[in-house]
Amino acid sequence: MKEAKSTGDLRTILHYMKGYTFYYVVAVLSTALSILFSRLIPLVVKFTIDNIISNKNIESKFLSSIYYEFGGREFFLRNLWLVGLIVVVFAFFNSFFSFLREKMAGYTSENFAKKLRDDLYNVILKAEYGFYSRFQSGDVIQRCTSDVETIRRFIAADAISIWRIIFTIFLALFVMLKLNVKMTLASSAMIPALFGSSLYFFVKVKRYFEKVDEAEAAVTTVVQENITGVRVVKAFTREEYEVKKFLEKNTEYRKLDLKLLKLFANFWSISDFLAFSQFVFTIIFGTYFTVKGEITVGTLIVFTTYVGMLMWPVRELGILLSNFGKVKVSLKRVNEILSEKLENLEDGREIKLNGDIEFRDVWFGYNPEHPVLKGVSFKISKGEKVAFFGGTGSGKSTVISLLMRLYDLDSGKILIDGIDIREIPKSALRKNIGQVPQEAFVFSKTVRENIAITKPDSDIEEIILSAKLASVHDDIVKFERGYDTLVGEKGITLSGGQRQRLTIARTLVNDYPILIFDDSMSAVDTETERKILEAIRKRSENTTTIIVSHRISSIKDADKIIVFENGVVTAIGNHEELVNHPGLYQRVWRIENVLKLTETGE
Ligand SMILES: Nc1ncnc2c1ncn2[C@@H]1O[C@H](COP(=O)(O)OP(=O)(O)OP(=O)(O)O)[C@@H](O)[C@H]1O
Repeated sequence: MKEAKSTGDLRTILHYMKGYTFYYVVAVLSTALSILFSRLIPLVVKFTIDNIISNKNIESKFLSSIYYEFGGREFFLRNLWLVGLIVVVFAFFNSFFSFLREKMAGYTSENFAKKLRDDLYNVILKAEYGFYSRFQSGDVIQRCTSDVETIRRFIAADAISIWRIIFTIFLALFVMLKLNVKMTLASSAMIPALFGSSLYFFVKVKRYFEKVDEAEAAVTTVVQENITGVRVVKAFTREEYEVKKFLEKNTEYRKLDLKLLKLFANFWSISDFLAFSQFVFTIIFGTYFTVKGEITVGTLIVFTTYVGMLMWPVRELGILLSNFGKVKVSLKRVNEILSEKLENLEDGREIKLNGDIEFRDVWFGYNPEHPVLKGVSFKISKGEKVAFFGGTGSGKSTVISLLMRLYDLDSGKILIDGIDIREIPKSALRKNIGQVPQEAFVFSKTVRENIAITKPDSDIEEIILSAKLASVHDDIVKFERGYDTLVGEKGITLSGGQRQRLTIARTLVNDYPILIFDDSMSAVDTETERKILEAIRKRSENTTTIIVSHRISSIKDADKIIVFENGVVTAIGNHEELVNHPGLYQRVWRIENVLKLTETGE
């Protein structure tokens, strides 16, 4: 079995960033440079106040040589605009590198998301059949959209922010420690408390976020259910009940949202207080040290500016660390899909089958401990018209799924033309079986395209012929645009019977040696059903046809009827034989007859 790329949590990010790491490194370096330029500005202000205006000695030899090269204090006092220009240049570089950071991080993250979505879609289409019953479609869609978006945002914004914060803190601490150790301690005294409170808060609030998400989903579900099931709501006059149900869910949602807002209000006020206290601390100590002559006015300005610059990143770090939990959950959900086994369609050999089918003592269970088929055996010869009859859940559709190798059987053998189907490549096998499934699904395409799906190169004559065989042609020509009418979600709504007949036409347009109608005429009246089956019988004498149905009237003309009860074949014979043989078929036949007599009043 082929396996989709299954990577551990964070390794998934690295895996999908391959080919774009260079751009991401540029984004991280740009972050560092933009921080550097923005943090240089307060140092220029300090230099102007301390060294140009107050004429203090320049400690750095390098700076001193440049300063005197230009003409020293006299020159700069006359040309103070130069200082302004330097600030503008630094501000420009800060903005430029910020721009580069956003562009590169955005480029990397968008390409990452595209690659990831492509792979997810590949798994969704090619996974083994069991995948589709294990995962709900809404959940899969959410994993491919919101979860991918959560990870993308983490790469584009949060991960970059973590770098930004680390650079900011290190650079600020480095400069501050170089200027004055005591002042640095006084200016960062509150930082651990601020960081701790932010982390505590965001870890705590995460639980509420989850609750609010669930409450929001509950509101959406009620709306979605009512839009989809509006006919049922109106038919049973359940409007008031549904409105009440919505009110309850909506009130719960508001309650939790308000609680969340209150928690945020608490957090911002406490952290504002801590941040402000840190600021006051810095001013008080700074003024004291300035008066004592331990630091200069310029240094005081640097400290007050840097403290302001440090406060927000420290608070943000708490948010980012708690967000990281969300990203890990999304990664896990995405990885669950990526690690699904892909169905191996085996080689692409073209094989034309005849249509002799044999089941030999077949056992199968979706869960092996609870077998659904318990020793099923039967034979169908090429060209035979066979019916599967049985109550709901007796295993008829499962037999068809096994025949198409959607699942592998647990024991026994299935043979087509005497060949074990495990030896026939899946793609070749399925190209020989035309199945009309229970659910008549139409795509958002034209009638013509919908029919031609099984044979894209079919011409309009073939399409019309199969539509006639499926007794849907007369309906189609009544549509305003005939075969070019758009159907499905974006087009006109077809009735249940029209949809079923359209899917029958779709299967008939291709010349399959084996045809299966899995309860696919339930919305078609008995007369039309008989017409369709007769037309198919006439068209292809050599086609093996299997009809699954609950209605005896639909299958009584079959060459052979196979009766299923609780996963076991309990009788095989034609209609005459079975009505004369005590058992399920005879009982149902009698009930149908009684009902018919009651209806006609005889
Ligand atoms: N994908 C699945 N996973 C687990 N159990 C399943 C799955 N599909 C069917 N079953 C179970 O297997 C049993 C046989 O189902 P199957 O669909 O084959 O019956 P059926 O005779 O075709 O019924 P119906 O006429 O109602 O379509 C049932 O008990 C059903 O609940």
